[in-house]
Parts: sequence; C-alpha cells; structure tokens
Amino acid sequence: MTHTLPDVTTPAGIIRLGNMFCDAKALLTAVELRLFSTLHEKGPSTQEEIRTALGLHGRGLSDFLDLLTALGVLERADGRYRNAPGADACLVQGAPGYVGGFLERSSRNLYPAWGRLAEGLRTGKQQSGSDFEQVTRNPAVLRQFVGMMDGLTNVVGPELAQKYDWSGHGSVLDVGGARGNLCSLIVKAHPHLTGHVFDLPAMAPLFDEKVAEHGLTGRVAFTGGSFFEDPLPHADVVLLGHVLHDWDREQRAYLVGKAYEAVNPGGTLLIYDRMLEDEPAHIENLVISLDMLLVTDGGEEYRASEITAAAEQAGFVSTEVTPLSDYDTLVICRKGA
Ligand SMILES: C[S@@+](CC[C@H](N)C(=O)[O-])C[C@H]1O[C@@H](n2cnc3c(N)ncnc32)[C@H](O)[C@@H]1O
Repeated sequence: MTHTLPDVTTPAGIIRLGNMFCDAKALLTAVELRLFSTLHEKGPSTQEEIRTALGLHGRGLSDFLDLLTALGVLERADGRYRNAPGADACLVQGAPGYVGGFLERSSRNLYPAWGRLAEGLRTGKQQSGSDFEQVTRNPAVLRQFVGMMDGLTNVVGPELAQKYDWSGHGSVLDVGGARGNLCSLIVKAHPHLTGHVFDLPAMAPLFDEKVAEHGLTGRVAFTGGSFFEDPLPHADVVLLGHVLHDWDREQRAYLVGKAYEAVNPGGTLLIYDRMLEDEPAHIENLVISLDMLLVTDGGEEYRASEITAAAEQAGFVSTEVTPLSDYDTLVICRKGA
C-alpha cells in the first residue's frame, strides 16, 4: 500500500500535513452521521435532501460535502452527491466489507485520546480512560468496540482463510476472538473445521448474535474467561489476532506460552498484529502502536523477531513470518507432533 504525503520540504506542505487531522475527522464524522449509508439507500441526493435526512443545521454542509468529495469518498455531479465506489463498498452499514465500525470507535475513543498525545508521552499512561474492564461494563461501548473489531476482521478474515493451509486441521480456537467474526469467516470458508472463541464472559450475547448472523449457530462455540487466569480450550489451530499488542512484552511472552499449551500436538499457533519493522516506513502501523500507548496500560506494536523468540522459548519447533493483508504480519508457530 502506498502513502501520498504532502511535500514537507515546503511551508505549505508542512501546514497541509498538520491539517490532515481535519481530513480524518471529516471522514469519521461522515461515518458517525451515517452519511454513506443514507446516500446508499437514497441514491444521489442534493445538499438539501442530505440536510433533511441527517437532521443537520445546514451551515457548513456544502463545505463538508465538498471536502469529502475532494478526499475522494463522495462524488458530485449535477448538484447531487453520491458515494464514490470505495465508500459504497466499505462505509455502508451491513456491507460485507464494512470498516465503519472501526472508524466510529476511532471517532469516539481514539480521536479524543490523540488530543492528549503529549500527556501520554510525558507520563507513559493511557489517555482514553477505557480499559477492557470498563469497555465490557457498558453495553453501548462494548457494542461500539466489537463493531471496531468487526471492521478489522472483515478485512483480515477472508485473507487469513485463504492464505493459511487449513486442510490438515480439524479445529480452530480464536483467543481474544471478540464476538467471533473472524472465527466465523474461517469456518464458513473451511466447513470441515469446528470453531471456538475464548474471550471475556461479557462478550457472550454479542457472540451469539454475530454467529447467528453468519448462520453458524452451534458450529462455533464460545467459552468466557480471562486468558490470564483461566485455562484455555484446546484446538489444532490457536489464533491470537490483534491481542498481543494490547499487552506489555512480559505479558505477550506469557500469552504465547499459554497458547502453546492450548495447541494440540502437530498443530499451529497463528499470531497476527500490525508488527513493526526496523525502518520506520509503515505509517499506519506506527499510528496503531501509538493508539496502544493511548488506550492500553502497556500495549504497543512489536517486532516479529520478539514473537519468534518467545515461540521458540515456549517450545514451538518452527516459525514462519509472512505479510497478511495490507498492514498485518502473520507469525506461524508450529508445535511438534
Ligand atoms: C483488540 S481485540 C482483538 C479482537 C480480535 N481478535 C480481532 O482480531 O479483531 C482484543 C480482544 O481481547 C479480549 N480480551 C481482553 N482481555 C482479555 C482477557 N483477560 N481474557 C480474554 N479475552 C480478553 C477483548 O475482549 C477483545 O475481544
């Protein structure tokens, strides 16, 4: 994936880079207001039709719509706005490739936390005031959070289902698998597998709902518990996806060791995250690593080499590192038979 950055050798380019948070907030706001879903439903619409449908005041609306047009997520013709193709595929609620859940939570949680980045860097403390305990206590926030996870697993899931050879395995366990979206996508693509998700107990009702939506009720099971305190179920393939980056280095090594115990002999542990490289080239992954500074107590993105070393220490006989999706890295850890 390529990045187009402003020319930061010029004052105008530097100011443009400094203002790019405004571009992002315009997109996040459009998702929050359900603009893309509304345009998908109503078809090309005038500014006035959009104003009425979204219940807006009207001041600033033409600039807002034109900014989204300049950013490429809307198109304007004959005084009517409609979704650009990418927005129609990814930002309309209920579309298979919907990533708006991620953006919605970004708008409500990450965006304000980034406003306190200096404080986060000064203190090393998270700035969102919402650890997993708090997230799971509030049903509305939990729903937003799982929507965010679905936004990411809708992208990673289909690729993981294709990329890894699932033919020699009979079962998959997704540890920290949220409401089971990724596990369901894998079981749907490989119906010979039985699926199992382990996550905090509060996730159970949302899991039931999601698995029913996938038409897999009874084929993907759920066990509630804490992966730090409770035993994990066993499976041929154990997954830890976007989980290790929530924790510090010592906790990550502990979870790799715990996952080793859960993998059946001859099976595999699959770990994916936005892992970092030595060269600071991946803007998106560095941004997510700073997200972890701002929303977790010890989390950060990390290098694949940390995980291959922890896997070796835990007892895995071999490891393989490969790219997954546009931003993730997959580490495949094989257990001896
Ligand atoms: C960042 S999400 C990743 C979700 C999913 N694996 C994905 O790829 O999108 C981390 C998950 O870990 C779960 N989690 C956090 N603490 C946990 C704990 N102590 N035990 C079990 N699950 C936990 C959260 O509820 C959440 O679903």
